[in-house]
Amino acid sequence: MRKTYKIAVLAGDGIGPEVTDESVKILKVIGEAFQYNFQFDYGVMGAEAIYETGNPLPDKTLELCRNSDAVLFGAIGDPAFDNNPDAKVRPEQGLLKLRKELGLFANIRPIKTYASLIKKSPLKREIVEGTDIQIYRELISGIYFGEKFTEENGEYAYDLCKYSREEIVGIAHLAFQDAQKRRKKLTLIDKANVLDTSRLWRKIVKEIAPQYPDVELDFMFVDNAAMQMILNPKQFDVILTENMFGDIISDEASVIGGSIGLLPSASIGEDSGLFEPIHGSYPQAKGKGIANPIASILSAAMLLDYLELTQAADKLRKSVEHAIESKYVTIDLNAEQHYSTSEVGDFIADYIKFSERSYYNFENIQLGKSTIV
Ligand SMILES: NC(=O)C1=CN([C@@H]2O[C@H](COP(=O)(O)OP(=O)(O)OC[C@H]3O[C@@H](n4cnc5c(N)ncnc54)[C@H](O)[C@@H]3O)[C@@H](O)[C@H]2O)C=CC1
Ligand SMILES: CC(C)CC(=O)C(=O)O
Ligand SMILES: [Mg+2]
Repeated sequence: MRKTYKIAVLAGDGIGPEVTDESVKILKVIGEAFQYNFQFDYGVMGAEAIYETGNPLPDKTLELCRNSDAVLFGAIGDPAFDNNPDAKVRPEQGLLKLRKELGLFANIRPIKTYASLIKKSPLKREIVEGTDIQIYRELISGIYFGEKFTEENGEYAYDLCKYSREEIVGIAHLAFQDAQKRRKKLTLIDKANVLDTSRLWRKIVKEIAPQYPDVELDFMFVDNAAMQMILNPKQFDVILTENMFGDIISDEASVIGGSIGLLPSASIGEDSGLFEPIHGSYPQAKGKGIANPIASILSAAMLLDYLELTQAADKLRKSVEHAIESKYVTIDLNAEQHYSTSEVGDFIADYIKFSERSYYNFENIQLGKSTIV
């Protein structure tokens, strides 16, 4: 009997449900085309879960994730909380707790460019073309998880940044190993001229480096890295960094490819994997059908890789490339001629459907409308 892959789907808030719907639609098509059984089970999370249960990560949702083979996550966050600094229960707490509970210590964020989108980048063609970076962001420690305090009078607050050896070693090995498979360069981004935690990162990463003699290791302060990312992104191969620096640097890096709506990620733990776009809930776009679903769809491709369904993952990535090269994109990538979130999803789904059936003549298929001429 065929294995059933249990996928927990947490669509979340804002555009989360819209972009996640497209990924689920496509995974269903992949299931049919490649004869995989996927079972999708939905859980609530974020603001949606606070409104429903008072808790941004209900126990039921956490249990669902624990009992699944992988988690497909959309985004959380809502202006009602963003604009209320006094709110004690917040959507983001749900995401941080989920990452911690599942032990998702490594967040992998690939940054690449597409030929037909180069002109969409605000940077010059010669700077952008050929950029291919893999960011390894530590995900369950650092300042986002340290002790927090706000004095009752609201006049004093702190957030502690803490790291331990164990929290650095695992992700460092993953980053070195990936660098070995790529262009063999690893850059640790830190602020070791100021922060003790950054000096700990440098010390430990330097200790590990001799195990990977074929990888060139270098170091860059985060302020300089923010500049270098825009001046010369091609100098980077694999980037390793702590939680907050990785969060910021990767949003900055999204500018290179033309839109944050393109960037997926995989959050990996010892025995769990969660797959999520790098963007947030983009509440201004909620319900308008304008959000780019590709970040979520490419996160689904990373999910397939994680389940070792590599052929399907490659097919999905090629289908996304085909949509982009065919200019079948949302408004963030083409203001003049654009398609809705679900039209882009349909185009990719149809391409997979029809290209897996060799008897159709490709040239004559009008993709996106499911019609064969
Ligand atoms: N992983 C998560 O769930 C994250 C949640 N958030 C939450 O999301 C909410 C909004 O935060 P923002 O700082 O505005 O970040 P955001 O990533 O939601 O949006 C920033 C800008 O990026 C662009 N954008 C984002 N997603 C896009 C898509 N799929 N297609 C096209 N353009 C897209 C839009 O121009 C948008 O104005 C907040 O509540 C925040 O806490 C923020 C980041 C990550
Ligand atoms: C709740 C935030 C830490 C989410 C975020 O910005 C991210 O993971 O990229
Ligand atoms: Mg972020």
